[in-house]
Amino acid sequence: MATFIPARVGALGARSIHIKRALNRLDDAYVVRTPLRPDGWAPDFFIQHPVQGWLAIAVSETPYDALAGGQLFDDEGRAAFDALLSQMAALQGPGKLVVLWQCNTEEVRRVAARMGAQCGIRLVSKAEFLETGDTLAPRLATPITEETEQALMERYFAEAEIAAICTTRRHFNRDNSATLQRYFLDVQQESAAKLDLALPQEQAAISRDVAVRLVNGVAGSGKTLIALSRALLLAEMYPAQRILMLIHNAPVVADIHAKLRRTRGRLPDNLEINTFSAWVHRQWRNVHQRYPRMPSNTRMVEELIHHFRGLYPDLKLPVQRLREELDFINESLITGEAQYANASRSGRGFALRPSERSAVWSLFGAVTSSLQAQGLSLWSALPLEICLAEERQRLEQYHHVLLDEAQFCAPSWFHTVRLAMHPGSSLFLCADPNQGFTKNRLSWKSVGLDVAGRTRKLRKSYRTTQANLAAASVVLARHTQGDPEDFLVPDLDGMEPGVKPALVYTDSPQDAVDRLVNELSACVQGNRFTLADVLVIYGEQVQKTLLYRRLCQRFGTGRVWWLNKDDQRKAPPGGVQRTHVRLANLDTATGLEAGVVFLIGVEKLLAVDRLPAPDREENARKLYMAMTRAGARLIVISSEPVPEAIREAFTVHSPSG
Ligand SMILES: Nc1ncnc2c1ncn2[C@@H]1O[C@H](COP(=O)(O)OP(=O)(O)OP(=O)(O)O)[C@@H](O)[C@H]1O
Repeated sequence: MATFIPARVGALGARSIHIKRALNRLDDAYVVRTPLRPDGWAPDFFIQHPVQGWLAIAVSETPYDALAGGQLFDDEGRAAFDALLSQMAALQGPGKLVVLWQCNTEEVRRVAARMGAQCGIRLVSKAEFLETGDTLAPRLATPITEETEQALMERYFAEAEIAAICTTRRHFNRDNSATLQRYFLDVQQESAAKLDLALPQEQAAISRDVAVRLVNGVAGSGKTLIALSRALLLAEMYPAQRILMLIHNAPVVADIHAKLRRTRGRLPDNLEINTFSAWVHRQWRNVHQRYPRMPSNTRMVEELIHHFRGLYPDLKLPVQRLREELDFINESLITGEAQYANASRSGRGFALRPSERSAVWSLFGAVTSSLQAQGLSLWSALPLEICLAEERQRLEQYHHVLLDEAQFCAPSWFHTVRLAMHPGSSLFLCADPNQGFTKNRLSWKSVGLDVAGRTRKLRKSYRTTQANLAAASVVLARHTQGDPEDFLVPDLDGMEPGVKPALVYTDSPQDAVDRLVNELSACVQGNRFTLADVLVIYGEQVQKTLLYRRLCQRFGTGRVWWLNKDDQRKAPPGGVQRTHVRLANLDTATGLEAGVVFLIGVEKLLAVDRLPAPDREENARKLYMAMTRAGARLIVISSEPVPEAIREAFTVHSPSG
């Protein structure tokens, strides 16, 4: 069956159903695409095939009377028809078909006979089109060059274009000819981005429910790009509506803002792209009409836990695990002991006996009360405190919300977002189950989202090479035991083969920093990569300030964008027009990408085999996420031996290089 982008064929009202029925019989390789925001005149829709080519189709409402003869030459209908024909005639490239919706087949034959074979436009009646559209289209479609196809896409489907600076794919383009490679969403991606763009008005009015769509895709399959393209499209199509795109990760939001400013100048006024935490902080202020106050760092919370845990000698868990469990209670919207006793903790990685749960609940109460006495809340409590507030009507409301990286969202986040949505609005989720599946292996259903039959899967990665993705997948497959249902097998077919990622050994963590700076220098000395193509991801086993200093010494302070540095969180030093090498903490690297990625200080992750079971899976997913940030090249630097199971996925380089 052909793919329809969007699902409804154009602005053709009820006729769309008939047309769709006729064209449904086309095989899978056909795409029926309707321009959504034509800048000026456009055919009603196009039919596109990789071999047969393109066919432009316009539907004319002019009745036969207006076309029948010279006596009605000045008739308005006739003038409209003539204008339509000359617009079609001016179209460069595709085959052309005009359907005379108001004429029968004999009438069309007469009009066509009078016109002669004018401008290569074929005329058919409604009846003929509905009966034979699926055989007519392949015959009339005309093969066109890549340039012509790109020109058609640019003119009629500009929203599907991807700016070259926004794609790591440009590194795979070895064609040095004068033609500039341009990039567009592929058919699956574009179709996902344009799902249910226009809720029928009547449905929106009666539905109090939110229409949910989920895109599940492997790393680099274009989920962020799809969400962004959809958000921009919605913002332009519905200027009076508010659109919100939320992303888990601050550096990704900063990166998107920087790229959009470079490619578009500014965001539409009705579109907000934000991190969940910044957004929830603002919504909390709206609801409570004051600023929330949180502990200044996790150490303060852990000290409190340490202080109170003495009351519960049976509780043997490390403090960090206990802190995560308190967050889990908040994020699961748990408000009573019985609820906690019965809550599913599957996927938490460690079990708790009933007596331990009871102790954790008491600990939760003690820590929360102590914080409250100081006017403080845990960060994880902000969404819960919004959900429980009576003044929820003060929440800013949205018509469309897009949640990227939804695999990292907690139930309380989904709930808060739902509270901020108008009735009948739309929620668009993007997730990669391989990178972690919601905070504790939740099903979408358990957070009130019915995605059955409303999910698209994307298995093709555009970001990276077969070699990188295969290596990352080996790491993941060996160390995770998650439900195979959750594992999305990537489709490596047609991907750039690439070279195996490099594993560089050094004698010490200090040497690792020096080696990284040297390798990075060498990498940007050829013409293939610039500093802007490089991302350095660091884990716990490296001195981050030393790393930053060395990078600044070698490349200049204004050329290093440390995405986690307080004064650089929103924008790079010197502004977005400059090129910078980016430096990001592993925990905030989700969603980031670059042509060349260096991983340093991740020895703990690489030793994933040696970790206890609860940590193994989490670390394997982190390593998978980090490895799949790379486009063309991935270089991992380690000052400790790496287990063989992981080493095999790399080309190993000795300390001397
Ligand atoms: N059709 C395409 N043509 C060219 N480049 C593409 C295409 N689709 C995606 N890309 C590029 O591939 C890279 C990955 O896209 P994106 O970040 O949207 O993927 P993702 O699924 O969100 O990845 P992740 O979940 O791993 O963060 C980006 O550089 C993007 O511009």
